[in-house]
Amino acid sequence: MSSKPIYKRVLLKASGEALMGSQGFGIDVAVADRIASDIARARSMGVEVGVVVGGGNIFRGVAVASKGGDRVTGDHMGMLGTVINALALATSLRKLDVDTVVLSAIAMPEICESFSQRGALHHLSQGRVVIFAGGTGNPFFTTDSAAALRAAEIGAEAIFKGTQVDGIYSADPKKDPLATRFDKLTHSEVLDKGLAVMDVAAVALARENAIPIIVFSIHEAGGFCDILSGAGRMTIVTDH
Ligand SMILES: Nc1ncnc2c1ncn2[C@@H]1O[C@H](COP(=O)(O)OP(=O)(O)OP(=O)(O)O)[C@@H](O)[C@H]1O
Ligand SMILES: O=c1ccn([C@@H]2O[C@H](COP(=O)(O)O)[C@@H](O)[C@H]2O)c(=O)[nH]1
Repeated sequence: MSSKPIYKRVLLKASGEALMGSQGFGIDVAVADRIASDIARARSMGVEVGVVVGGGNIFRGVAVASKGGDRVTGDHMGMLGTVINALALATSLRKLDVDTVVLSAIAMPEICESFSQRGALHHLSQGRVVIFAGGTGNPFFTTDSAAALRAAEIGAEAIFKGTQVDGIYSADPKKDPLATRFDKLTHSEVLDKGLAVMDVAAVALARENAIPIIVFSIHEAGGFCDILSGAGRMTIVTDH
């Protein structure tokens, strides 16, 4: 049993890339199940959880643009990829009997509900996990920006960016073995130092709305709940 949470409502940004596990593409169900079990534990601690899933395991619009294709079409493909991931994570959560709803920024009523702030707040208040699919619904954005946007819309106390690394470093730790990890930063420091763990628009939106960002490893089982209780390995970004 985890100790008492210090948050009541949070937005988890779950890395799409992490979902592919060691496969190199697509969804490793075991990884989706493990992330779902951490979310289920957070719910059993009484924390309300909104989730934005990335799409890096399926498609990124820049991949089309870099080969001379149309960026907007590429971004549409990327957003559709996030819907696939959202459905996979919802399936894993429902296997654990966690009441879960998928709300998409792009209308596809045969598959899932469309996003509205009112609907999201209603489902959260009913104790459901709400998975926000389709990013922001607009090209030229990312799911990090969608996470900051949805966090502001649902009044989340923090954005938990669960990613491939365990915090924010002085440089990309996957490329620079000498990079050092920060425990704490301000939004302005992340932007001024050009720390590329999250895109600029997302950090700026979080700063504007004074929403802390917590960067942690999504691969660490139980890591999400440890941080919800005020422990665990992470970098926290605040406005002071
Ligand atoms: N200064 C930095 N500190 C930490 N990570 C950094 C830094 N600069 C770049 N990165 C890289 O940023 C990555 C996270 O970026 P990104 O959001 O694209 O990945 P993701 O969380 O897997 O997202 P997606 O959901 O799009 O698949 C990390 O895995 C890390 O390699
Ligand atoms: O608001 C959004 C969110 C995402 N996209 C496109 O989807 C892919 C996948 O998202 P990641 O954040 O990279 O995981 C992204 O690269 C964009 O192509 C979008 O257009 N708008």
